[in-house]
Amino acid sequence: MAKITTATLLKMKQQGKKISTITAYDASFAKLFDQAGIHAILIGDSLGMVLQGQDSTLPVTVDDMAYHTQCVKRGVEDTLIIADMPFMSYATKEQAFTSAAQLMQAGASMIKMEGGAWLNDTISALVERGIPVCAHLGLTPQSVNVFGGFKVQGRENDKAQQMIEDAKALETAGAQLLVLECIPSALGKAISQALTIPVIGIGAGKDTDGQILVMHDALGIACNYMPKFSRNFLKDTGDIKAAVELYISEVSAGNFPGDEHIFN
Ligand SMILES: Nc1nc(=O)c2c([nH]1)NC[C@@H]1CN(c3ccc(C(=O)N[C@@H](CCC(=O)O)C(=O)O)cc3)CN21
Ligand SMILES: CC(C)C(=O)C(=O)O
Ligand SMILES: [Mg+2]
Repeated sequence: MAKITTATLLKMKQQGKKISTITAYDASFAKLFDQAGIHAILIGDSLGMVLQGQDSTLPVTVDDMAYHTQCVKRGVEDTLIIADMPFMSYATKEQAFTSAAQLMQAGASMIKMEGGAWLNDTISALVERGIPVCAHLGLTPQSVNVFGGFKVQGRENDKAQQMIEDAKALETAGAQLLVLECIPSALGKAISQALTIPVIGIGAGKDTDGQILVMHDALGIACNYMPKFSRNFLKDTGDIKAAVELYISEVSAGNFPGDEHIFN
C-alpha cells in the first residue's frame, strides 16, 4: 500500500469509494490497523474516556495527545495520522499554533478541532503555516456541558441549517476533512453532498464519504458507552485484524452503518 495523504482521501470521495477510519492510541493497534488497510487513524481525545476512564474528554491535555501520537506514529507505515486538539488547546489562534506544532512534531500529519465558523481564522492560519486541518461538527464532545449530555445534534431545522452553513465556511477557510458526529442521517447526507472535501461520519448515517469508530467500540471493549451508532466487529470474526478488515469491507460495501446504527 502507498502512503495515504489528504489528496488520497479527496480522490476517494471523487471516485465514490468509501473511506474507513478508526481511532488508535498505541503502536501495536496502529500497526495492525495500518496493515488491515485502514485509510486514516485518529488519535482521539476519546482516550480520556476509553484509556483513562474519565467521564468526559475535558481532562485530556496536549501532552497526553502528543504522547499517544508518538506511540501511534511508531506503528504506522502508510495510514494518514490525525491527532485531536484537546479541550481549550485552541481557544485562541496563538494557543492553536503551539498545540498544533506539538502534535505535528509528535507525528501527526493533520490535526482535528471541534467547532463551527468561529474557527475559520484559526484554520486558515494553521493551513498557511503548513498544518492540515480536519474540522468536527455535530456532537462535539468537548461541548458536552453546553449540550447537557452526549445528545444527537441538528434535529431542529434552524440548527441543521446552521450546521450546513458552518460546514461550508470551514471548507472555505481551508479544512481538508470534516467529521460529523451524532446527527440525523438526512443532515449527514446534505452536508456530504454540499462539500467538496471528504466528510467522515460517526452516527451520521450511511451517506457520508466515510466512517470513523472508536476502536474500543468496534471491538466491543469500551468501559464507558456502547453508542447506538457502533458495531462490535470482533463478535463476528473472533480475531482483531479480521474484525478491522470486516469493518473496512462493510463500510466499502455500504453495509455499515445499518438502519440500527443511524438517527432519523
Ligand atoms: N467508547 C466511546 N465511544 C465514542 O464514540 C465516544 C467516546 N467513547 N467518548 C468520547 C465521545 C463521546 N461520544 C458519545 C457518547 C455517548 C453517546 C450516546 O450515548 N448517544 C446516545 C444518543 C442519545 C440521543 O438520542 O440523543 C445513543 O443512544 O447512542 C454518543 C456519543 C462519542 N465519543
Ligand atoms: C469519535 C472521534 C471522531 C473523536 O473525536 C475521538 O475519538 O476523540
Ligand atoms: Mg475527539
